[in-house]
Amino acid sequence: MSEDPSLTYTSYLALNEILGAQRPRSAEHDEMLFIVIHQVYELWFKQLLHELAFLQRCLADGDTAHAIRTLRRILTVLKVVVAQIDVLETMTPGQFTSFRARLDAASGFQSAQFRELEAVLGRRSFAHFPADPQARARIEAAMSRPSLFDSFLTYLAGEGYDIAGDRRQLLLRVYRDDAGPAVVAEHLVDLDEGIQEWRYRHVKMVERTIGDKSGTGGSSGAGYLRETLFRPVFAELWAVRADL
Ligand code: HEM
Ligand SMILES: N[C@@H](CC(=O)c1ccccc1NC=O)C(=O)O
Repeated sequence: MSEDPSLTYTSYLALNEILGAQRPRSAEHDEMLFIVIHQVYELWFKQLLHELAFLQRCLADGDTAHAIRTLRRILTVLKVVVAQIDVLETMTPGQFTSFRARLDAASGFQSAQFRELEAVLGRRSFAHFPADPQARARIEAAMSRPSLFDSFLTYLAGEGYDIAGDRRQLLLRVYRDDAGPAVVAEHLVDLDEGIQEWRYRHVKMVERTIGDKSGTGGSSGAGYLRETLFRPVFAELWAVRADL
């Protein structure tokens, strides 16, 4: 294989596309930050989906070491995306208000990748779905595949556990054995906590930036978002904590 002399930093990273994709709709200074932050989010969502698909393959293959390594990477990315909220919180309510009307009805509700992430993690609801047919098809496909918790159970079966009986007893046994599967389970709890952390930080950002205004996506705003805080992804893993 010979080198491609035309390959450069710029062409390899498709920077002309990426750096040409910030198109503010107003002349307000802060709109650039708003766009860039969301684009960075969507790139990390893409990476998370890529890693989650790999994680599900690792679990299907019974590859504990790779599953744990992949989970660690996912958790590290999640920490970065939660920390990013700090940057957006440097924007004052007045600065956001200066261009908010130009967002029209666009809203985080329409993030197809966020809904796909939720679908991989087990969401099976069609509420607040993006309208784009291609996006819907991707999310529906994710909802028709096994969830991450389904993959975890299949993995446990491969590790010799009986997954047909009482779920609670099964998880307690996994934790008692204190082996690879228990480490995987603990990382799934970390993942759940990380997502709840993102939701909490997002709500606080919304409360401080728009108060109790309703959302551009048509919801009540912070009130709607607060209700999403109490929905753990892996409820069964939380339900056994008291007995561990
Ligand atoms: C000033 C910053 C932000 C404000 C004021 C804000 C506000 C809101 C509001 C009010 C909603 C509820 C839906 C609606 O009616 O519009 C929402 C949903 C959402 N936002 Fe944001 N948001 C901000 C930044 C972000 C960022 C940086 C992301 C990262 C991708 C994001 C992702 C989402 C997602 C995924 C939802 C849907 C959540 C769900 O249904 O569980 N938002 N946002
Ligand atoms: N829903 C927000 C607007 C908003 O934050 C937004 C608008 C367009 C694209 C992404 C957004 N971010 C998250 O909801 C609002 O009601 O102000």
